[in-house]
Amino acid sequence: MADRYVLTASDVTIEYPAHSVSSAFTAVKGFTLTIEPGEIVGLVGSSGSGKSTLAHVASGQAAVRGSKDNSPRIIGGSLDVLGFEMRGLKRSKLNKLTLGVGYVAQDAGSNLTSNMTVAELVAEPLFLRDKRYNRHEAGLKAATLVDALLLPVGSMLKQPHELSSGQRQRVAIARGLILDPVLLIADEPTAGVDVSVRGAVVDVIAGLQRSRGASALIVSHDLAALRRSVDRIAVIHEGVVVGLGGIDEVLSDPRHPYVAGLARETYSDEADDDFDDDEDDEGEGEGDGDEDGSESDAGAAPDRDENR
Ligand SMILES: Nc1ncnc2c1ncn2[C@@H]1O[C@H](COP(=O)(O)OP(=O)(O)OP(=O)(O)O)[C@@H](O)[C@H]1O
Repeated sequence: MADRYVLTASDVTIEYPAHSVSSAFTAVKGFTLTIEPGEIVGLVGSSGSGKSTLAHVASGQAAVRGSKDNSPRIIGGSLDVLGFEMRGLKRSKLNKLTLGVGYVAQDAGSNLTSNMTVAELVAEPLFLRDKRYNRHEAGLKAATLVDALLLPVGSMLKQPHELSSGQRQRVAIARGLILDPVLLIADEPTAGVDVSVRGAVVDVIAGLQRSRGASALIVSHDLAALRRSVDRIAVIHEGVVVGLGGIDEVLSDPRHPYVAGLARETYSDEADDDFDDDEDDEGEGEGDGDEDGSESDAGAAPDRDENR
């Protein structure tokens, strides 16, 4: 049954272990979620609600069996990712797991190796897996992703310090996608990305994954950025799921005060946007990420692509 899903979380509880002066802390409590092949799910919640903890654990970045570090560990329930039980995962299984699971950490854009070019950074995971990977093919794959993520073509030969923080974040996303993961777990992929392209960046992630029948779990506190791309959202509050389903389904029938607040905020923002869009809507709706022209605020300098 578990194989039907790329991820099955059943009543998962995750704890940070006690260390020196601080006692153990339960960051996620009884989390339940399934993700089907080809499905794009948004994980939404306020700061400190447990989103990154879950992403970290589900992507295999957290504690493996026997480790003594302070990383979070599953202490209740079960979490199956691509057929691997993450609770007490053996170190020997990690390599296989991470072949199928791509992970873009929250601050991935600011942790890129500084003396590598964008082309090298994006292609690097291919060579880390296979030193003999065809260089030409790797270059093409990297260029295709860089283009898809709306980065200027000229950025391929640039180093991270020559890019904006939002552009660096998109390089990190391209790195996360280059191995064609069966499941991409992206933690705040649009952090630092210009507001004018946030939705488009999520679209690209969702579109690329869907087109291969692959899935994504996209962590974000920015519901607007997820709005048009995800199939479902899970809303998490203080470590507990308080809403699960299609965005409108969840927001129109809030079962928890946090979701009710989210709904008010979202619908009032959208009402404002609708008003603005009425003035510049004509070029939109192509669905290929080219809607930037209509989104540029007068006087603003969107983080793309006059210089593509
Ligand atoms: N290393 C740690 N040790 C103990 N508690 C931690 C640790 N890291 C995070 N926490 C706590 O776990 C809870 C969940 O944190 P987490 O980073 O998962 O939240 P989040 O929803 O991703 O927040 P944000 O949107 O700000 O990234 C928070 O209360 C946080 O203080």
